[in-house]
Amino acid sequence: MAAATSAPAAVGPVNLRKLRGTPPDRLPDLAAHIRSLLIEKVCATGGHLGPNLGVVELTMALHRVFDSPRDALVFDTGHQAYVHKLLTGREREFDTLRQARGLSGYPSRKESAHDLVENSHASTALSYADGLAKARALSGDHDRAVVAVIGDGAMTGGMAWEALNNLGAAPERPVVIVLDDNGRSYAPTTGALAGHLELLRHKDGAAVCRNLFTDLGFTYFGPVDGHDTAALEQVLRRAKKLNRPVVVHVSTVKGKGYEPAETDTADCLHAVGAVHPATGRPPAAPQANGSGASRSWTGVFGQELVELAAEREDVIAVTASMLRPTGLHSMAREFPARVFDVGIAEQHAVTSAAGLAMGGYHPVVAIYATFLNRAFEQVLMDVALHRLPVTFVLDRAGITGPDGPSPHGMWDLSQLATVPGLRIAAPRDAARLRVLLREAAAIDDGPSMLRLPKATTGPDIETLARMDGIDILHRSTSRPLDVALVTAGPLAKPALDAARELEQHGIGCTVLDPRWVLPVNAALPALLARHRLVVTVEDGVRTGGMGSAIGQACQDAGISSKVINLGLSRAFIEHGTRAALLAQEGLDAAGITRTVLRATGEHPRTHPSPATATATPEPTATAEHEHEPATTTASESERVTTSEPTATYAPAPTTAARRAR
Ligand SMILES: Cc1ncc(C[n+]2csc(CCOP(=O)(O)OP(=O)(O)O)c2C)c(N)n1
Ligand SMILES: CC(=O)[C@@H](O)[C@H](O)COP(=O)(O)O
Ligand SMILES: [Mg+2]
Repeated sequence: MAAATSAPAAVGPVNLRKLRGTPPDRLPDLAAHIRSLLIEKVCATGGHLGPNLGVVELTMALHRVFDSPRDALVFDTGHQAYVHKLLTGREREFDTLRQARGLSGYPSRKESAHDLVENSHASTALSYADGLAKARALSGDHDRAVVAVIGDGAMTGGMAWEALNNLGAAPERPVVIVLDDNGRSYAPTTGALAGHLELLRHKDGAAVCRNLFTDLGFTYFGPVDGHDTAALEQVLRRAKKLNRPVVVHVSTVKGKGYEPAETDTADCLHAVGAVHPATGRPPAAPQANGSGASRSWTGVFGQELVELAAEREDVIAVTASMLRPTGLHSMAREFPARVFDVGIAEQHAVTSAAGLAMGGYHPVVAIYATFLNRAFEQVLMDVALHRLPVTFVLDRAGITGPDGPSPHGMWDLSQLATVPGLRIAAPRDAARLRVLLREAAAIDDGPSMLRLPKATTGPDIETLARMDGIDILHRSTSRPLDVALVTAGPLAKPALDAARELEQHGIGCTVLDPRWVLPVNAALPALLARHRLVVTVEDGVRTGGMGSAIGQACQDAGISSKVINLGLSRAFIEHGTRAALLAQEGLDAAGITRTVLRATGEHPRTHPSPATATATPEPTATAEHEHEPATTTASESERVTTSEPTATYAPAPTTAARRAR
């Protein structure tokens, strides 16, 4: 195995015609060609390298046996769909993968009729397949197959089991489940199911082993070598013919054919930034400066948690299959018995943490903000209603960047603002993260939460003064106090830059960081009352989040200052860099400045001063994303959410069009 597989003789662009016209004995050559394309392209753009290298032969076989889009191919999670993209005519655009206005890193309904389901959230494919099979049965559409491809990791998710429960009990509805079993999620897949799959993978013909899938009503084929083109094709043809629910268990190697991925014990290069193809490593390690300013938020959290765990034996960590990505690997190294990886099972993670808290421990559940969406009910009922001391650490909160609408962690504040007794903090820098983690872990009468962005921490931002737990970061001394900027977490930095720019326009500003953003600090309205205009700035949907709550609090306190809420549009925001998307949403220094100048009737300077010029947006905003902040006075806060842009997606297809897909 070479470090980077070298391409065989050029075979021209890959597409379905070429794939289907290739004689079986030449398929391995085509697979090698696709693999080298993946390595070349994904090393340049970044993306899900390991998962896609593992499914080259499998995706080829699927497209030879099934007739997509007539037959429905649903990829669970969607991070392994690059080969599918290449084969369905997107090779030419592949250099634009995950770039603004380029190809999405996941299936995308806008891109191709072959992409039926788009999402980065795991364990949904079998439910889609169940519904598609029901629809086909109801419409008498019996000759179009339904195929779901699901990884062994995604199979640990509760939804997958809810779907199996339905699919296995309906022998009259054919569905082919392709279980892509590489034994790994990021790290090796954990739990009893992983143990069962391991047994099935290694059983020889004579070994006796009960089979969970046949017990549940499925016909089971496998395990089949997922890199043997002929064997794969044969088994898929048999599964297709059977016309009943079938599980095809395929054994694959994550990172197949690329040494840096196959030998990467952490996660087989599951998801990489731009890397050097010869090594699979970033071209140059980022230079840490003396203050540690270039450390990731995740890294700072992971390190502080180790220190906290060393001081407090009751601190336990819980991850839903994302040990390293959430920074918990550091604690797992020091205290392996106090870290639990529960699989891709966010709902279970939350309620299991509730049980740990009932048992006298203080669980820290580290989860990506977007994946907590599916465990809202568990946070509300199982933790908050019981006033249990669980600390949630939401990584990737806010705009995440290159992976498109579903990974953005932008719904947490709006949803979780409604949970009684939940206290939510947003650290603005590494120093505050350390302190707030400790404050959160000290809360023993209910849940607490911290939200961290997908970014590196900048230099720490000094506190000018602290009033009732609220940090004052800036107060204009030479100007009247016209405007209060209330910021959540890392948006303190652009707010400070904006305040300095506004002073150049004769507008005095106070910049406030409440640190604990929800519920609203009772002392905040009185501080804000001294200003004519209040602008709230948060990296979450502006409807119903911190800003809305502050507007409401001011209204309740009878304060007449005008309140403008800056936040993310209630839209599915496409991929791009975090900086560019924040700028597009009006959440950089220039955007904040613009909002204040508009509201105060001043005119923006033609050339921004150095303070606001530092975070210049990359691409220009599209019309659909043009940011129009919600404005209200504290006494008319019902208008806060009325001026939102609409989602940027095309209208939903008609019923007939949907059936035709
Ligand atoms: C609900 C949810 N939680 C967590 C994740 C993060 N995540 C992305 S891929 C992945 C591992 C998936 O493993 P598997 O399905 O076996 O696919 P593989 O990468 O091994 O091909 C995880 C945990 C997710 N996508 N969705
Ligand atoms: C498919 C999925 O959900 C993850 O692989 C995710 O894309 C990783 O995101 P980060 O790169 O931000 O860790
Ligand atoms: Mg896997």
